Amino acid sequence: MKMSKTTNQNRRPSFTSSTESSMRKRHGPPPSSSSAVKPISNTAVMVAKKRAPLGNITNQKKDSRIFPNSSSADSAHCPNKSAKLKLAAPTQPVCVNACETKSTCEEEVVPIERKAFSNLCITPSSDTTTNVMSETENKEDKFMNIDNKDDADPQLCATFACDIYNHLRAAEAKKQPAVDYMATVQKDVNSTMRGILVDWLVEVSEEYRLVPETLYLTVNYIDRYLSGNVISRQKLQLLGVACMMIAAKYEEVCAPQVEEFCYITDNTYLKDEVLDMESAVLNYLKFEMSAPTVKCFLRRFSRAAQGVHEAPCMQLECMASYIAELSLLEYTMLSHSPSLVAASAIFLAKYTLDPTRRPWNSTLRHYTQYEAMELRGCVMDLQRLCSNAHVSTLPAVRDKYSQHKYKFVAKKFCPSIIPPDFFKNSLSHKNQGLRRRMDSEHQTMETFLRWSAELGVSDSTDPSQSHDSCLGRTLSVADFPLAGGRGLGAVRELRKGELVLKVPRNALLTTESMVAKDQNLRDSVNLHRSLSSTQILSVCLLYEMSKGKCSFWYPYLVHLPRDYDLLATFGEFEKRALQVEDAVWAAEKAIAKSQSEWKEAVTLMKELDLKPKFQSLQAWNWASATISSRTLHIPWDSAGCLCPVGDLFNYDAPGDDSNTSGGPETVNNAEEAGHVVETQSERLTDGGFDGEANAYCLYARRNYQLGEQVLLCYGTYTNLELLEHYGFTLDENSNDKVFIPLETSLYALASSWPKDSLYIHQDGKPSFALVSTLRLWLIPQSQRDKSVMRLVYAGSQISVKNEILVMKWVSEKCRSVLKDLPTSILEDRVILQDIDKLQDPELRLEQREVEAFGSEVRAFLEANHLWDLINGEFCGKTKRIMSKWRLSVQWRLRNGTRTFGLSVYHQMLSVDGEAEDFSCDSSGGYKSIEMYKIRTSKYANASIDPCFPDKRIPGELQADTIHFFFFKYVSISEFNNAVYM
Ligand SMILES: C[S@@+](CC[C@H](N)C(=O)[O-])C[C@H]1O[C@@H](n2cnc3c(N)ncnc32)[C@H](O)[C@@H]1O
Repeated sequence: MKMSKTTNQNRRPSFTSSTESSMRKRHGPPPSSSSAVKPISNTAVMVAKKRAPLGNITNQKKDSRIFPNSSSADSAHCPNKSAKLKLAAPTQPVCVNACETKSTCEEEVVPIERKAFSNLCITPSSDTTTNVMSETENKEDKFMNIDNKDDADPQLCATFACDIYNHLRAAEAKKQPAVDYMATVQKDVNSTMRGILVDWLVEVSEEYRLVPETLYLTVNYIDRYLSGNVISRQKLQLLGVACMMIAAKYEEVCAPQVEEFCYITDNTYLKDEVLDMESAVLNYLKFEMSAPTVKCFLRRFSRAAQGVHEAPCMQLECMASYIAELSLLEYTMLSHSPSLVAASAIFLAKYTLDPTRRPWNSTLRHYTQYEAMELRGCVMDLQRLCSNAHVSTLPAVRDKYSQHKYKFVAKKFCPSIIPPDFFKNSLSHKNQGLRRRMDSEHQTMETFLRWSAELGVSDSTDPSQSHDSCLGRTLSVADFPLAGGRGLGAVRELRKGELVLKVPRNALLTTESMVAKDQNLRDSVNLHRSLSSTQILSVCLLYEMSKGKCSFWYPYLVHLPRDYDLLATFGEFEKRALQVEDAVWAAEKAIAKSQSEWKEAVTLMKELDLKPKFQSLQAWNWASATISSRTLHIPWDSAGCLCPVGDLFNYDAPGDDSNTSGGPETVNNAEEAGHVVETQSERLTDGGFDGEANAYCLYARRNYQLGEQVLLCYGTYTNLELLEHYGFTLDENSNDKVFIPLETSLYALASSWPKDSLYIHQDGKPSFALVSTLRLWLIPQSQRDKSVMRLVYAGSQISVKNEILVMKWVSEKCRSVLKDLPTSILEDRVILQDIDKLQDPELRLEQREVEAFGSEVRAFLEANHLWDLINGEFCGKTKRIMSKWRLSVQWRLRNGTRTFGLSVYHQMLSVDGEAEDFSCDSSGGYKSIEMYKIRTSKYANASIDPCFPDKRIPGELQADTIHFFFFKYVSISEFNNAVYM
C-alpha cells in the first residue's frame, strides 16, 4: 500500500478547499426550505385542505367538485379547531404491544437485567468500535426476552402478548385487500391516484394530529373497499375521508366530526355524501373494522429491535415509522403482508442508522418469526422507496419525517447497497463453526484496538479523550463485502481533509523498530546488508511472527490476512488463465522474483534459527505479499512500514475530480498533452508521516456520510498493477491501461515516447502517444518531413486518408487480438458465473448445469481433482486457488472489454468517416472528428439512448458523444448487431 513520497505539508493544502459543490453534485441539492419544519397552525391546516390531491392525474377542471379551487376565505372556517386539536392528542397504543407468554418463549431465553438506554445509531461509544463482526454472529447476539412479566406497564400486556401476536399474524391474511384490484376491479382510478390520495391523507392526519393507527386503518379500509367496488375518480377522495372518519372513530379518543371531514375537502362533498359513503364502506366491510396493520407489528418489532432498554430509541422508531409510512403510498406494496413490511422496515431502519452492523439478530428473528432471507424482497422494495423519496412527487411522508419531532429521519442518507450477507441466516447450527471463528476474531479485534489505543493510536484529535479503543469517535472497523472486505467506516459525517487517524511512530512496524527490540535480530540483519530493504523487512516480519504471543506486535500480527491473491502467489493454472501475454509475463516475473529473493534471504533466516515453516517459500510469499499490499511509505526506509489500524483502509482510485483535490490527479490530462509519465512522487496520497507530530497521519480524502466506507488512495495503478501489488482489480478504474502488441518498427518509431505510453484507456480510447505514432507510422517514410512531424507532435491529424488508415488499422488490430484470445467476452462472463456457482456453498448445482460447464471450468476441475467434490465442501486450499483463478478471468474480461471498446470505436468512426467530407482542425486527437455525420440508418436504429428519447441519433455528433453513446447505452450484442450485421 505504498503511499506517496509527497510530504504531508505538500498535500495538505489541497484538502482544504471547499467541498460543498462536489457534495451537491453527488447528493443533489440540499432539501428546500419547504421540507423544513412546518408550524402547525390554521394556515398549515389550510395548506393541507387546499391541495387538489388528484388534480394532476384526473385533469379535472379547476371548479370540479372533488378538486375545489380553494380560496383564502376558507381559512376562517372551523372555529373549534384549536380546541379540538388539543383534545385529539395521540392515544397510547392499545393491544398492539403483543408480547409472548412463557410457554412459547422458553427456549434459549437468557435472563436479562434491565440496562441503561443506549442508542442504536452509531455513536462514538466503544460499543460501536468493533463492528467487524456482525451483530448476529457475535457473542452479543443473545436472545432477549422482551416480555418481562414483572413489567410495570400494563399496556404492554406481557402475559397475553404472545397470544395476541399470534392472533394478529393469523388474522392479517384475512383482512388484506386484493393485491391486483387496480387491474382486475378498477376502471377509472389507478395506483398513481391512490398514491396522491394517501399522500393527502397523511397530511390530513398530521394536521388533525390523528394517531398513526388511524392512518394505517384508513388505508386498509380504502384498499379493502376498492378490492370489491368500482369507484370513479371523482369519488376517490370521498372514499378517503369516509374511511378516515371510520378509522378515527375506531382509534381516536376524540375523533373529528363529519363536518370537519367535509371541511378538509374544501366542502367538496356534502355531509350526507360523506355519511352515505361511510355507511357503504361499513356495510361492505361487514363492520369488521379491526385489522392488523403494519403499525400493529411495528410497535412490537421495534421493541424487539431495541432489546430491553429502559427508554425507547426514538431514532429507530422514527426511522422505521417513516419507512413503513412510505410503503402506504405504494400500491405494489400490498403484495407484502403487514407483518413482513413491519419487519422489513425495522431491518432497513437499523441498517440505515448503522450500515456497519448486521441488522437482523436472534431476538428479531424470534419475535418477528421471519428469517433475514425472507425479508429480502420487501427490504429491497422499501429501500427503493426511501432512495426515491427525495424526488418523489408525493412529499407528505417525507416532509412529516423531516421535522425535528421525528428526528429528521427523512433526511438521513439511505445506503444504496445492502450487503447480501446481511440476508443470510447465519445462526443456523450449520454455521456454528463460522460463528465461533467470528466470535474469536471479534475478541481479538477488540484486544487489538485496545492495544493500539495504549500505544497512542487514535481517531480523535482530542487527546483528553481516553478510551479503551483507538476507534469509535471517527472510524469503526466494518465489513464491506463489495469493496475490499474488512475496512474502516465513518461513525459520523466526515469533512474532506479532516484528520481521521493518527498512528504514532512507536506503533509502526519497521525494520528499525523491530531490530530495536531484539539484539539478536539486529546483529544478524547487520551481517546481511546486501539484501534489499524489503527483503530485510520480510525476514523481520517472519521473525516477529515466529515469536507468537511473545511478540510485542502480536495483537496486530494476528489480524494480518492468512493468504493473499497477489500475482506472485499464482499457480500455473491461474497464471495461464490471464491469457494476455503481457499479463502472463508479469505473473511469471513476479513469481520468479519472489523465489529468487527468498533464496537470497534463506541464509539470514537460517542464522536467525527460524522454524522450518517460517523459512519456507510459502511463508516468504506471505511476508512479501503482506509488505507489498499493506506498507505505507516512510521517509527513512524504502521498504515502508506496517501501520497498525492505518492498514485497514481499503483502496480508492485517484481520478475522480469530485473526490480529489487538484494536482496529481491531472496525470491523465498531462499524458494526453504529451507530458507523459507520472512518477511515484506525483501519486495521490491521503496521508503521510508527519515529522512534527512524530506519527503517521491519515486524512479524509473527501466528505463522508455516516456509515460510508472511508477509503485511502494508495497510488495510481492499472488493474494489472493492482493485481500484482494488492491482489484485486477494479471494474471502474480510470487509470487502467490496455496494451495491444504492436509491430517492432512501430515501437522503434515511437522511441520518443516510453513504451508504456502506447495503450488504450479505461474508456476504450487510444492514448495520445499511440494515435500520434500510428499517424506517423502509416504514412510512407518518404513523406515524414518536418511539417508532418510538427503536426504529429502537436496532436493533429495529417490527412483524412491517413486518419482513416489509423482507425482501420487499430480496429483490425484489436479485433485480431480479441480473436486470438481463447475465450470471448461473453464466455468469460459465463465462466465467472460458473465460478460463483462453484464457490457458493449454499447452492446445489443440477446435473445439467455441471454438464454445461465450458472447457476452462472443466479443465480447472480436472486439474484440481474436483469433479467428485462439486456440491460438497471445498478445502481451504482449493477455495484459494479458485479465488485466484476468478481474479484472472475478471482481469482478462475487463481488459478484453476495453480492447473491444477501441475496436468498435474505430470501426464505427471509419465506416462513416470514409464517406464524409470533413476538415481537419488543430484541436488534435479524435476531437477533430467532431463533424462526422452519423447518417446511416443502421446506427440510428440501433440507438437506445435516454439522452435522445426519439431513439434517433441526431445528425451531427461530437466524437466524444458518439463514444459515450456507444459505450454507455448500447450493449455489446446490440452493437454487434448494428455494426457487424
Ligand atoms: C491495506 S489492506 C486493506 C484492509 C484489508 N481489507 C484487510 O482486511 O486487512 C489492502 C488489501 O485490501 C483489499 N482491498 C483494498 N481495497 C480494495 C478494493 N477497492 N477492492 C477489493 N479489495 C480491496 C486487498 O486485498 C488489498 O490487498
